[in-house]
Amino acid sequence: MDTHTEKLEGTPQDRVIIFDTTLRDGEQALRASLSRRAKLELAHAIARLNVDVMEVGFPVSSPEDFMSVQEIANQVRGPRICGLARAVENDIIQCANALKSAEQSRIHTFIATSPIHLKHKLRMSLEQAKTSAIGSIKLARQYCDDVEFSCEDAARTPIDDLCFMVDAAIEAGARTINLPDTVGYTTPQEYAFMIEQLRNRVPNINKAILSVHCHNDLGLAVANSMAAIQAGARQIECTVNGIGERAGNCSLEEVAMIINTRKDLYNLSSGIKTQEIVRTSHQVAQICNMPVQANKAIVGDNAFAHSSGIHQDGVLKAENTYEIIKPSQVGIKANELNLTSRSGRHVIAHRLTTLGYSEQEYDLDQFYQQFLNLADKKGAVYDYDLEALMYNNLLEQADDHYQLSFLNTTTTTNQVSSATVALRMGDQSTSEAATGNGPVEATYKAINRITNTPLNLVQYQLSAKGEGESAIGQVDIVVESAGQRYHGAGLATDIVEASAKAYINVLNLLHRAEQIEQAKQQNVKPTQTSHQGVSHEA
Ligand SMILES: CC(=O)SCCNC(=O)CCNC(=O)[C@H](O)C(C)(C)COP(=O)(O)OP(=O)(O)OC[C@H]1O[C@@H](n2cnc3c(N)ncnc32)[C@H](O)[C@@H]1OP(=O)(O)O
Ligand SMILES: CC(C)C(=O)C(=O)O
Ligand SMILES: [Mg+2]
Repeated sequence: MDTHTEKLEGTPQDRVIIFDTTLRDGEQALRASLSRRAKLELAHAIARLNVDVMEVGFPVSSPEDFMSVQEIANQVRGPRICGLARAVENDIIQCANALKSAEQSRIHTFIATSPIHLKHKLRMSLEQAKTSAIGSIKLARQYCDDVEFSCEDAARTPIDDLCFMVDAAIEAGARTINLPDTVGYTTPQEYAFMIEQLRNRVPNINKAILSVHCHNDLGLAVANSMAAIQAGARQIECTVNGIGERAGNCSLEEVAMIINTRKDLYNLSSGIKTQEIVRTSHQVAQICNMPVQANKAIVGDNAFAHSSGIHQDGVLKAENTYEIIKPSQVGIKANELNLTSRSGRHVIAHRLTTLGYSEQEYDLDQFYQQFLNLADKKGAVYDYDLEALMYNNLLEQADDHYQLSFLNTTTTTNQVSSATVALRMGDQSTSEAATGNGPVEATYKAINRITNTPLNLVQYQLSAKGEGESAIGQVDIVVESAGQRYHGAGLATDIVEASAKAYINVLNLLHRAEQIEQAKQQNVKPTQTSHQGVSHEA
């Protein structure tokens, strides 16, 4: 007996064996099978998770899969390396050959036992299936000490037939008996009952470890696996991200974190290095071209994100109000607090603090209203948006003389653009319309008509603050007036509005400069007229 089998046989009752089948059941469900190199890369990643057993292929299925299993057996250390084989002589010999150089290996052989599979697929009786199973297990044992046998479609097999097969398989030398819910048909209660029945009715049942292998057709793969474990099974077959035939297999990360998080309930442990979970999940998703849904438990992008104000406030006060797992436990640095119009003041203040703004520097209620306006427009608000809002507040002061109250532009291909602008100037509001070569020129002309202060535009620069379509537009302009150059900036989700704001920013600078000048003339006789000291001078 080799050491690993001893380890499994001596497994304390509270230890669950994690059997990963990402590279066999998971891989067989991909649109495109994996190359040898890809399989090897993933095998190393899955080994880092510290799974107990790793089923890495079906060696008889193709020369490439044979070589993949061979290479993994040769190079990957840690977990026991397993290959799958039908209850067919050549399958088992090929499997044994591929596994030859593994430090620890397992041959997994199977045959279906349910009436549907026996009648329609195998076209044999249960007795014939038993004979095949016994022959295959015995043959496999000639090559390998550790043999697993699966009653395919066990969950749809009458319990008497299952007891009959399991007893024979253990007698033939199978060390692990797997009872797959091949089509994801069973329910937790029913599956637990099946395990209990086998434990109570099969005389030699204690000579084998009972294993479960659940598919997710009804979304119950994880629940069924855990119910079976509570009923006495001690191996869970699962895949990273739950990939696998049809709706997939039981998800490794979910069972690992259930075992880890609910020790109080199950009193079990696994050897999984949970900190490797997210990294491995990303590798599997990428290499298998199988993206993970955002709300997938444990590894989805949203699994550690909090989006609503009440939750964000709670998490900021004490993480365990809304978090049952610490992000660091699965290899994520920190949780995420998404900013949307469902966020509240607490999270905004917290984010601004992390961005370096002290609470004395802004009025939270006022800033929150600006945030909500932006969030309603953009959907998602990012740190750079908050910084832009802060900058905008620097550009737009409540006592600004000129304030944009309305802007409408129309643009049609090969035609002049038009703009209608309304400005509030102190207590008055005036609107004007103009046309131009583009919406910005039309807007600037309309503003000029209102203010009667045409400015000489020297530079115009548009840049995006943020990423993608939802970035905020920032317009920076330099204008010349009375021999001086002024820099104005404007930010808005609409770039024409940002252009208007930049222009109005300069008008307000000029207005302020004039006011300072007038005040100086009334109080102190200035020695010379200058716009020096206006902070936005370019
Ligand atoms: C539930 C599961 O996930 S089982 C694993 C499924 N994975 C795979 O099938 C991937 C690898 N498979 C393959 O590469 C191929 O199907 C092979 C190499 C196994 C077989 O290919 P082929 O010989 O061309 O047969 P094909 O796949 O068309 O049909 C399967 C045959 O295996 C038989 N068979 C199915 N399961 C078993 C079994 N456990 N033991 C013995 N025979 C079996 C079927 O009855 C059928 O036999 P038939 O040709 O006498 O009707
Ligand atoms: C080969 C067996 C274990 C299987 O994948 C299944 O029954 O789902
Ligand atoms: Mg399966």
